[in-house]
Amino acid sequence: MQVLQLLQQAVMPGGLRALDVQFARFLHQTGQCQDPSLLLLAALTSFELGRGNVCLPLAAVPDLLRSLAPPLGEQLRPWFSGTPDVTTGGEVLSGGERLTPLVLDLDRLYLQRYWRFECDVASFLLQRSEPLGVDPARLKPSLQRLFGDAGAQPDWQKVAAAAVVNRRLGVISGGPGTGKTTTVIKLLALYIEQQLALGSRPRIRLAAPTGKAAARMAESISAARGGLDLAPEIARLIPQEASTLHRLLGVRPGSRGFRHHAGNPLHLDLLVVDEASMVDLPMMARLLAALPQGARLILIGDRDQLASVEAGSVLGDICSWSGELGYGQAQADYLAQACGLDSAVLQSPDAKPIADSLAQLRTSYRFGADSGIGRLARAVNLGDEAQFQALWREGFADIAWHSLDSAGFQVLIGRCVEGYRAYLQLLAAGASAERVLAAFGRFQLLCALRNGPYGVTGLNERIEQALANAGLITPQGHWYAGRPVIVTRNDGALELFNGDIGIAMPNAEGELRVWFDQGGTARALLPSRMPEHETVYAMTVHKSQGSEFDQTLLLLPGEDAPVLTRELLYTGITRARKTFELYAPDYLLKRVIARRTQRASGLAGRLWG
Ligand SMILES: Nc1ncnc2c1ncn2[C@@H]1O[C@H](COP(=O)(O)OP(=O)(O)OP(=O)(O)O)[C@@H](O)[C@H]1O
Repeated sequence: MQVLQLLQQAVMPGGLRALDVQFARFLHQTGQCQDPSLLLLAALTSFELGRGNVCLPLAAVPDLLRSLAPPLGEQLRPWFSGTPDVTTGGEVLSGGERLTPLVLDLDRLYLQRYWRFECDVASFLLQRSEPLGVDPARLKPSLQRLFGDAGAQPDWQKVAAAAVVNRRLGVISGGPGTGKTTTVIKLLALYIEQQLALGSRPRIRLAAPTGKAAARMAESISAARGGLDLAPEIARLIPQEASTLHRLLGVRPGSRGFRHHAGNPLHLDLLVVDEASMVDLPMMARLLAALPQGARLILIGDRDQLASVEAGSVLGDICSWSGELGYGQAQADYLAQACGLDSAVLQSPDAKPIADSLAQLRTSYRFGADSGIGRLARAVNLGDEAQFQALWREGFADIAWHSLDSAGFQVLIGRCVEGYRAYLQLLAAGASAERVLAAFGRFQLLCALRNGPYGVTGLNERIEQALANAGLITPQGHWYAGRPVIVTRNDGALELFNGDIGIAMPNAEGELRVWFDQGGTARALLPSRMPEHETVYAMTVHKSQGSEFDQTLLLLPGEDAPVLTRELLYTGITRARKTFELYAPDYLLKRVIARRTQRASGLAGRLWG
């Protein structure tokens, strides 16, 4: 069939994937579909999924074809005949009422599984956003004790806690240092207090998408708990540990399924998930399915960060209000009473029911007005390119921008040698693996791209060479003392997950092992047992989500690329705790700040429509 031949020719880097065409070919060969226009749409839906889009909006097809493997995309154009007819879709296409590989929902085409994930996630979230009937007058003194009294100005942390404690679903979004952890710990205290008063001892679990994010969550929760004067019976019920979502759900080695699912739910009453922007649609669907009836879920994250690596932008879709978040009349009245505020400042006339489960933290306590990092992040978020450019000239000590000429590139390599010197010197001096790992975690070069001289692979080679020239490492063969690696594929059996970072170091017998931090203790693994991994002197911004580094360097490539978006720049900047250095060509920044990530999905419409 000619359409299949053309699709096959469009398989190339930047074009279709072999998998996309294979899907269309399968539908054809198994006799399920002889309609060339449907085969074309099947391949394109699969292609879009590979790019993180949950569905294929039919209106986007002409543009997609135009951009696809020129001139082949244009040659495929005559086979696109608009919205397919579900009544003649046979075994391949339906409106979801039958089990077919493709589902058409309004003007969006889905692979069946993803349509189901999206519907399940939407209905779960809408069901759990019903109010639980907490009495605001009884809540008020507890809120006052935990949050104090800010006066007439809304304390958004207090509002968030009051909003979420009255629902089975709570979503708290805020930028870096806006007090998400601080709020959650107080919220947990409120919740435990309520449950103890009812004679129940709630089971609470904390989780995050990656090992690194889980470790950071546990650390910040215990730091925040230490700063609060909580009754011992309340403090005892707040967990000290956080697990990865994979570990929580129970990975079954060799299987994509989990031990916990709708038929075998998790044993918990409340789950807090941090870094929720990293959770993709399939994972969110599996997580929600595994929650027991009646359990509460609190999602925490930053809606402005990059979307998940895999398909979907679940947190972004849930938090897709525009401007400032406002509540419906009843929720605004409840919050006003509980927090001692005027309900008019909380209310929005056209608020949707889902808004009542959401909270937005607006003040950064980490980055004050004197912080270049905080101001940069804000300018990027607002898409304010003029402000972004002006900030570099205002003399902030914590930010620096280097143009990406050859001198700038040399400065970058030199900075990396200096930055990584600390952990390598500790290693050479025989410091413990824990200390070496902690020192490595303070400095990180981030790249936007994977390949090419300005991508992770090129930079890893350059930095390795420069560190060797400086006598800090002796890279003999694949493994050498000091080689930092990042795990790139989950390995449930080894309990190592995508994003976990290890460093090769000798053990007491002088044999090289790869050491990972697990809850403050280093654990060693034979290099030969390592799951898929790569060197990590340079890391992609995507992989850096859920981590923060005292000193963060971000390199954007010399040439523009579609992945260079506002969200990528914002995520890179907000990984920095103390200093941020940008290495990027001047001309690129305007485009990057203007370019928003757009992920096709119907979730926002289902929640907010
Ligand atoms: N209401 C507040 N008043 C003063 N300081 C606060 C307040 N809330 C949080 N902080 C402080 O701000 C810092 C950041 O708070 P927290 O860790 O809770 O924020 P976060 O949003 O969880 O940060 P991250 O971006 O690391 O996830 C902490 O030092 C915390 O003690």
